Order: sequence, then structure tokens, then C-alpha cells
Amino acid sequence: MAEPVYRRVVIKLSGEYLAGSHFFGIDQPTVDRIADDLIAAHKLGVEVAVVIGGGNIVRGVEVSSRGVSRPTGDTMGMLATMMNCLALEAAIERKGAPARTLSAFVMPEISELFTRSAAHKYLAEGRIVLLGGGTGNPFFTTDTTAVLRAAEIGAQAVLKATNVDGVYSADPKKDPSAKRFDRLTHSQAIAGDYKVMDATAFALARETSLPIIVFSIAEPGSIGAILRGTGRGTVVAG
Ligand SMILES: Nc1ncnc2c1ncn2[C@@H]1O[C@H](COP(=O)(O)OP(=O)(O)OP(=O)(O)O)[C@@H](O)[C@H]1O
Ligand SMILES: O=c1ccn([C@@H]2O[C@H](COP(=O)(O)O)[C@@H](O)[C@H]2O)c(=O)[nH]1
Repeated sequence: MAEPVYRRVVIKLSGEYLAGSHFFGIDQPTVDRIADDLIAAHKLGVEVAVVIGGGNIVRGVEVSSRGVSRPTGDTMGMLATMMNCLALEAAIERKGAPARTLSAFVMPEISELFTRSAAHKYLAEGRIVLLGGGTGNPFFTTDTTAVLRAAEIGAQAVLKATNVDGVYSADPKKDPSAKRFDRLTHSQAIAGDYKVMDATAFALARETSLPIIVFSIAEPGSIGAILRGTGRGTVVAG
């Protein structure tokens, strides 16, 4: 079996995907399956930190269109990511692998605060580290959080595990003629305004020279395949 290409990564998991076939919420069989994939990826000898989206529960921009202020809606979205972290942490630990959630917010009864030193410590102990609460600031996304945390903890790549198998010339769910890219530079991703990730995330990745790999989480084992360099996805780098 091929050796992993990276030693430390941040995996950005789609929140929306956690809802499984439902429109909303946390689908336990889906969480369990993703926990299996993360544990298998970790067993390759890769240090794994995970940032989870909140799209299965709350997106700030959607809440704010119904009368809540945008910062409040975004705070609700960030708290949604904490719920996803706790669900995934429980699933990973139930399967016998050690995990630890760190939060961008002070919430001592629930989780330790994210600091670089805490993240380094738990990764070095061999835990899968779940990073909840986004950046802790409104007007950002968990894609940007993933790149930020990757830069902070010295990860070598951001793996965006989502519901499409790469970056396309247009949203493939809306335009069946959209073409998939194998590779893009950060600048091309920003110029193309491809909505699979926000421009802030791509810009920070360019600034910090971090590769981003966009791939589909639907196939069991896809995280491991990307880590071994054999998976299908779009590499956004250099
Ligand atoms: N050019 C594009 N290439 C690929 N996917 C695109 C593109 N434009 C829009 N998309 C859409 O982007 C979605 C993935 O990005 P999005 O940020 O919504 O997902 P996520 O990170 O999985 O969500 P969450 O916020 O729940 O974590 C896909 O469902 C796809 O339909
Ligand atoms: O740094 C952050 C990260 C996230 N948010 C809010 O959370 C939701 C859910 O995150 P997704 O990336 O969309 O899955 C997002 O819509 C924001 O409202 C934030 O404010 N700051």
C-alpha cells in the first residue's frame, strides 16, 4: 500500500453531508461511516485535525434572511459546528479511537479552548482533533477556518471532503456540462469564482502556500485514498 503523502492534515468535512439523506440534522449512520473513514486515515500514520461545517443545522446567512442579525446568525452557525464535533467525537471514541474537541469559544463545561499548543499536544498523543466553533468570528466560513487552523498548526494540506468530486467550471449540480479540473492554482480558483469554496479560504491558502484538495466523501475510504495520493479530486496549489 502506498505511503501517505502528508504527515499532518486538516480535513474539512461537509456539515451538509452529515445530514445523510435528510434535509436537516445529524444522521447517525453517516456520522459512524465518516468516523470509520477518519480512523482508517489516522491509522495510516497521519496526524488528523478535522473542521466540520454547520450546513446541516444552521448557516448564518440563511438565518439572517429571516430577521436575525448576521452576527447572531453566524454565531448560531458556529455553535452548530460544535454540535457536529461532539457527535463525531462520540462516534470516534465509541469505536475505540481517541479524539478531542477543541472550541474557538470558551465553553469549559463542554470543550477545551483551541490553542495551538493544545492542538499540537493532542495530535502528538495520537488523537483525532476536532476543531469546533469556526474561527470564532462572524462573516467567515468553516472553509476559511480549515485553512486558518491548518496554517496555525503547521498542517501540510487542507482536504475538503464534500459532496462533489472536485472543482468544476460551474456548479455541477446545476450545470451538467460543467468540466472538472484536476488541478488549479490558488489564483485561478479565485479568478474563476468557483463557489465550491469561498475566496477568503483560497486567498489565505495562497498566502500560506497551503494546498487544498477538493474531493467527494461519498465513497467510503476516500479520505485514505487522497492521503495516499491515489484518490480523485481537484488539487488547488501553487
Ligand atoms: N464550481 C463548482 N465546483 C464544484 N462544486 C460547486 C461549484 N460551485 C458550486 N458548487 C457546489 O458547492 C457545494 C460544496 O460546497 P459547500 O461549501 O456548500 O459544501 P460543504 O463544505 O460541503 O458544506 P457545509 O457548509 O455544510 O460544510 C457542492 O454541493 C456543489 O454543488
Ligand atoms: O468562522 C466562522 C465559521 C462559520 N461561521 C458560521 O457558521 C455557519 C456554518 O459554517 P459553514 O462553513 O457554512 O458550514 C456559517 O454559515 C456561518 O454562519 C462563522 O460565522 N464564522
